[in-house]
Amino acid sequence: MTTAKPSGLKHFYIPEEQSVYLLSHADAKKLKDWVSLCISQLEQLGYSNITMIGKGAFGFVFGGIDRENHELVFKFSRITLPQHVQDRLEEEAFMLGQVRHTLVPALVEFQQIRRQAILVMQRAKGEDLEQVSLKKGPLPAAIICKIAVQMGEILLALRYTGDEGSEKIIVHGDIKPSNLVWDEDNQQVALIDWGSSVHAQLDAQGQYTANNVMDLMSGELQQTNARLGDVYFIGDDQLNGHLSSPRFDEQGLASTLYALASGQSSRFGRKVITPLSLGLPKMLADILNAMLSDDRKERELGGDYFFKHLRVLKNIVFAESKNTSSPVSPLLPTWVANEHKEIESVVYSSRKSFLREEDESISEQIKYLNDAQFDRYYKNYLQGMGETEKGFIAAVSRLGNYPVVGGMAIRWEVDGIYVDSSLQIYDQALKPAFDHAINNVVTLARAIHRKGIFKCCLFNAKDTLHFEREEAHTPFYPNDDTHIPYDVSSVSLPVDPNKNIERMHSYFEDGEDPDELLSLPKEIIAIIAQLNHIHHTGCIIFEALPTHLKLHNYYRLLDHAKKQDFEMLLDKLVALIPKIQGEGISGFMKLPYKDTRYFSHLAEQPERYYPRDPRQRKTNQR
Ligand SMILES: Nc1ncnc2c1ncn2[C@@H]1O[C@H](COP(=O)(O)OP(=O)(O)OP(=O)(O)O)[C@@H](O)[C@H]1O
Repeated sequence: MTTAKPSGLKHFYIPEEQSVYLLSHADAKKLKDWVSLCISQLEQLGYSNITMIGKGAFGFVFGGIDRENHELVFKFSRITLPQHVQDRLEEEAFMLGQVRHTLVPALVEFQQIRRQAILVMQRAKGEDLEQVSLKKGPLPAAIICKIAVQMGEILLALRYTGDEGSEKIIVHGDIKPSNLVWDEDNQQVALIDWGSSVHAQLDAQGQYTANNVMDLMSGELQQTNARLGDVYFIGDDQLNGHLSSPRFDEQGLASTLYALASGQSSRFGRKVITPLSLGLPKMLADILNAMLSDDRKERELGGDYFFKHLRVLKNIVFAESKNTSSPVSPLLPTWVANEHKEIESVVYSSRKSFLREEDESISEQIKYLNDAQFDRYYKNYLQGMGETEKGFIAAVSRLGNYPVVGGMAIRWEVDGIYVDSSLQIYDQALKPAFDHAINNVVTLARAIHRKGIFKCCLFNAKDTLHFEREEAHTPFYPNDDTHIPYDVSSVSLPVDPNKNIERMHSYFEDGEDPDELLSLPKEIIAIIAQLNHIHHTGCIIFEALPTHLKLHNYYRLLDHAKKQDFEMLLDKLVALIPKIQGEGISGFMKLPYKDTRYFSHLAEQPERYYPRDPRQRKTNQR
């Protein structure tokens, strides 16, 4: 895990999560060795069929079976983390041990083998809802309603203090789509990941919980015992370090349902793509709208109303229970590649600083987050941004979860936004969900009023070239057989420079990126200027770290007659690598022909509800 502090933040283009293909050779090997060690430890303990099923900021999660064929999950914390962070796995086991609910996979045991701790629990059937959402886009209203009701029942159970009031209220603290596992066959949700769970200090009415009277007397209730949850989903109370209460989970649930219904990976877009615009039944839409309100009273009333009306929500009639989301008309074109290729996309985006507001008071909140969260927040430059701007950045990050290469440039003007794009997806089945994800980017961009350009490129991390050096002040040397790869378009598209030049994008059209820090040697810039004259599309990003240089790239040659020149220039770029000095990032992107799409500004999506009588909808559709 890296730890970036604001002062140490040097790189502008930073991928959301480090793909193993972007790690240095040594780090990738360490990771692989560690994963094999975990697997062999589990086999020695008598488990079999072990596979890695997930990884979080703090560790890895494996699935396997025991001797009686029970499906289990094993959670390991990274041994490289400080002891107090590793200890949290034991605390997670302790909290999970206190939860008994059919929709919560139970604790099996907590084991400690030398320094390595392992949490063993039951395995929930299905796939986590972030993955489901990425595959399907916004989930149908019927599914959202089911998840809402089942989660409501779990949260009610967590608040129950027993007949004698002797049990403690439990706060999960990190409710988000990736912590909900969805069993499609049985239409059932399971709540996992109790790593942020605590005993509530306050009850839902804001009264000190009975078990905390002693703490109250000792003055310990001045400070929150809350753990961080995911900043993309937690509500204001948890983010601001209030005393822990079941209200935290209401907020997390509202954000989660909102994100799943809108096909987003955060709660930040709520002011633009409002809960009232998602085609949900009016009652659920109103509840979510209230629960996501900025006004605390309204939020709490919304939460109370939700729990009181679980039965009503359960009985809403939907035309089809397993229906898929409505088809979407894409706002930007995306091509489906003919060949199937396993690619691991990474989004790098630039010029984000103009999306930040002057007011930095929000940085106070950030101190409360731990390093991993902090890292992600800062890397995305979210601190100091308005809510919709954050939603926009989160929507762009979501694109990197699809097998896509290409790029997008959005220009904000007074009258609206102008978008150029070139996007190619390698899996036809994912196209509808990707179209939704792109539409969300455009919709959020339309609601932002700024002047500036934002660019992002998506490339295949498997094509990134890596160069290493012993010390920061010595040059990077490429091997003789290093070449920058490129594709060739299916048909040659030569350009008539007299006719088409104004329709071509240039690497240099938007001037220097004010946020980039690596200044490239003039010889490299000269080669990029020569490449600029050859008709092609793509991006090249130099990411220089103290002992590691990454050359991210994506190239597609359009003018086949220039193949030789193109290859020669790419080879020259590689040959000039030893001239690179300093650290930081510098990147260039060139889109193919200009086919700019214009969208007027639009502050908020119109209201749209699921019809009261679903048969009506069917008739309308005919
Ligand atoms: N009991 C379980 N049953 C099925 N899948 C599970 C279970 N526990 C974890 N997983 C899978 O492993 C992934 C990571 O698990 P978990 O969220 O507990 O780890 P984490 O390190 O706390 O992650 P994060 O930092 O994202 O919160 C989950 O998203 C889910 O896909």
